[in-house]
Amino acid sequence: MPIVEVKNLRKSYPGTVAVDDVSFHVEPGEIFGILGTNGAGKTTTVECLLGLRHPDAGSISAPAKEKIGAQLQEAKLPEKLKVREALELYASFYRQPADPVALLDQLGLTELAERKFGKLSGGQKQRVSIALALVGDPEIAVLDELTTGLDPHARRDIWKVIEAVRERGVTILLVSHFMDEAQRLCDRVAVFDNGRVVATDTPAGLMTAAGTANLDDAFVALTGRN
Ligand SMILES: Nc1ncnc2c1ncn2[C@@H]1O[C@H](COP(=O)(O)OP(=O)(O)OP(=O)(O)O)[C@@H](O)[C@H]1O
Repeated sequence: MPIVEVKNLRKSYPGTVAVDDVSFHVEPGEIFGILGTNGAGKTTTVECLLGLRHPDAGSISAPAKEKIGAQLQEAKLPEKLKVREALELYASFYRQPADPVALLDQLGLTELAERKFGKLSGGQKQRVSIALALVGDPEIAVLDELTTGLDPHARRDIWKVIEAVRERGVTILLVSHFMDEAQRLCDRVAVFDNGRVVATDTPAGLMTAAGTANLDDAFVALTGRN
C-alpha cells in the first residue's frame, strides 16, 4: 500500500497553471525525489500534500497532518535559542513527540545540542531543521531544497543526516533541483517540468532509458533543455 498517492492533481494561480494532471505514489520507507527546474510546480505540489493549498482538481491520499514532518526551505528560529531548547519547544507541540536528545544523537547532531541557533553555519542550521521536522515522530518527512547555497562538505553532511532519517524507517519526500543529490539518495524520483510529471522511475531506470551516465544528463534529456 502506498503511503502517499497523488492522482490527477491540478492547481492554478491567476494566469498560471502551476500543477497540471500530476500523479505519483510513494511507498513506505522510500526516499522519493520530487525533481524539477525552478517553477516546475514542486513546491505547489508539496503544499497541496501538506494541506496548505487546496487543489483545483484531483485527489491526494497521505497520512494525517500530524504524521507529516515538514522542513520548508529556510529555517528561522530565535537567535539565542539553543538547539536542544528548540527541539524541546517543538516537541511540546505534539502528543507523542520523539525524545529530542535521542533524536539529536541518532542524527549525529549531539555536538550541536548546546549551541545557540544564531551561531550555527548555514549547513548546521539545515541539519537542525531536519531534526525539527522529525520531532513529532512523523511517518513522512518532507525536505524541501535542503542543500541550496551550501558548500560540498556541508551538502554531504546533510546527506548523512538524510540517510540516518531513512534508518529510522521514516519515508522521505525530497524536493530538489540537484540531480547529483537525487541520484545518490533517492530510491525513485518524479521529474517535474512545467507543471507536469514527465517521468517517474529509479534514477538508474531514468539513466538507462535516456542512455546517459548520470541523472543530470537524463534530466536534461527529459526536460528538453540544455
Ligand atoms: N502564490 C503564487 N501566486 C502566483 N503564482 C505562483 C504562486 N506560487 C507559485 N506560482 C507559480 O506557479 C508555478 C510553479 O511554482 P512552484 O513554486 O510550485 O515551483 P517549484 O518547482 O517549487 O519552483 P522552485 O524550485 O523555484 O521553488 C511558477 O510558475 C510560479 O511562478
